[in-house]
Amino acid sequence: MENTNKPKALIVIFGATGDLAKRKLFPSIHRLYQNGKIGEDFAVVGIGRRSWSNDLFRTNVRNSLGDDVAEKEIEAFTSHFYYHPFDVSDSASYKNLGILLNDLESDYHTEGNRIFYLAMAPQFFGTIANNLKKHGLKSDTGWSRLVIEKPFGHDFESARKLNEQITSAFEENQIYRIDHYLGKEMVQNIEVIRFANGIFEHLWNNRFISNVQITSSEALGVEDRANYYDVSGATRDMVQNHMLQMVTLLAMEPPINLNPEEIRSEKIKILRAIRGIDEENISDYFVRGQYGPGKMFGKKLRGYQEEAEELANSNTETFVAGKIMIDNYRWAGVPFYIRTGKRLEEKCTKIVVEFQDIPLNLYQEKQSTKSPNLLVINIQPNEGVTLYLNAKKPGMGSYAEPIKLSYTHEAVNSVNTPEAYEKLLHDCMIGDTTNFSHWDEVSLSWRFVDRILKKWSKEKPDFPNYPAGSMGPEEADELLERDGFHWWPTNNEEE
Ligand SMILES: NC(=O)C1=CN([C@@H]2O[C@H](COP(=O)(O)OP(=O)(O)OC[C@H]3O[C@@H](n4cnc5c(N)ncnc54)[C@H](OP(=O)(O)O)[C@@H]3O)[C@@H](O)[C@H]2O)C=CC1
Ligand SMILES: O=C1O[C@H](COP(=O)(O)O)[C@@H](O)[C@H](O)[C@H]1O
Repeated sequence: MENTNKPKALIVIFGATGDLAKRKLFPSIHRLYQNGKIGEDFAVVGIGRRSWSNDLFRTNVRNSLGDDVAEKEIEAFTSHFYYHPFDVSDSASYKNLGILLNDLESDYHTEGNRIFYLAMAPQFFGTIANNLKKHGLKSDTGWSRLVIEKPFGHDFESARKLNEQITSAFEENQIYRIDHYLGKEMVQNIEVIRFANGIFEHLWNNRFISNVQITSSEALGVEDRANYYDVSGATRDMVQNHMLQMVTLLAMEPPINLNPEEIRSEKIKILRAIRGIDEENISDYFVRGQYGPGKMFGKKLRGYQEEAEELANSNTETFVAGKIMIDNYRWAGVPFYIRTGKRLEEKCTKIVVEFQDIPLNLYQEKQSTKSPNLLVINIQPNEGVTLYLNAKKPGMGSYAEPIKLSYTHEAVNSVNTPEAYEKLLHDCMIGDTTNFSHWDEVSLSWRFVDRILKKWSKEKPDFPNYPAGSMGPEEADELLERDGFHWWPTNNEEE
């Protein structure tokens, strides 16, 4: 990692007229600027086919920032933005881009540092990477980094080919594969909660933990991403990347230090230890669903198949729940349950670590329901940690009741949690690869989900099987009930 003091760089965004640039990238760069994480020594070059001028590009950047930014500051900020239209599959056009970058480099004193951010459909990744190398756009004087958006491939084989193309132009340590969950404050906090607290780390194993539950539910439906989502589905969209990344952070051994290589190496060991599921046993471990019509907050909602013309008769899963077993010394026998889906009851990402009950619970009979100790890590929308304990019910008699010890970031005035993309962009600028996915992680994750997807592709599902606004199909509940567990509620109000 290099000097972290106000990094200097040219940021070239391929796909700068698109949704991701507008919703995430421009606001993140702005927050870095506003918070003094970057100074004046940067410029952004936007690329798309639309014939926009610099002025129109700057107006779009400005519109992406919301209303509460001072006019003078906006002007100073947007003056760092330049638009350069061309079709990225036209190899000859890269020469002019190179000339522009050289000019801006000397105007903005960026010391030859270049970030190429590929915010475009994956079929362009290989072409762009190769052209950047072929036309000498990788820097001779500073560093060059390639940031790649998800999805990284459609299955293991396509991901392998894509990786081959990219690595023929960039070294692995120059490639930053984004998984924006790794930029979330509370996902990064998993390591700290585990490794900075004796009371958890000593109990963090199969002798004391009965199961772990990771839920990432979304209230939104497919929105205007039908074309992408219908070929992806929830397994590729969320499980292969975000959900498995959270599993590895929860399950990995303590690294010998906090260097990216050491952390990554521990995460990879977990991915290697995840039990591969035989085709005939898939339904014992994974279930899928697709939402039908339903209701949320009293409002009627359409089913997935009615949300867009091209979705009629779709067999794509909008919900997945699964049981992941990690066959190593620490976790043998402990299920890690995951579930994620669209059009669920509410937007919520939460991890629940359920501890085993004590050998003889003197208060069990006096409590109406079983109340194991739970450690809840609230990733979003609330950010914080809640520990559920049992304590004496105030008053006469000797009854236990569950109580909770809660910490929320929102309650602490000074906390201004940076957006995931803001953190990841800054990490990329300072050369910190910790929160990006290495090819070994991507490939092992694909190998795991490929088996499930292969089996599902051979069977016609009985879709839709859950109403919009519910928490998914019954099969997801049965998955846990078979093991004597149940999903802990995700109710945001509760925490
Ligand atoms: N949007 C999101 O919330 C998220 C997106 N992603 C990923 O980010 C990437 C971009 O997504 P998103 O912004 O939504 O996509 P959009 O469809 O909104 O944008 C696509 C961009 O690519 C440009 N483009 C397309 N073809 C060409 C071409 N031949 N030459 C030059 N530019 C081209 C378009 O510019 P023009 O039309 O001007 O040519 C546009 O700027 C995808 O990989 C997506 O999976 C990942 C997570 C979330
Ligand atoms: O990567 C993706 O993530 C979002 C959910 O992200 P979050 O930060 O809002 O939890 C999901 O909506 C999208 O389908 C997927 O591509």
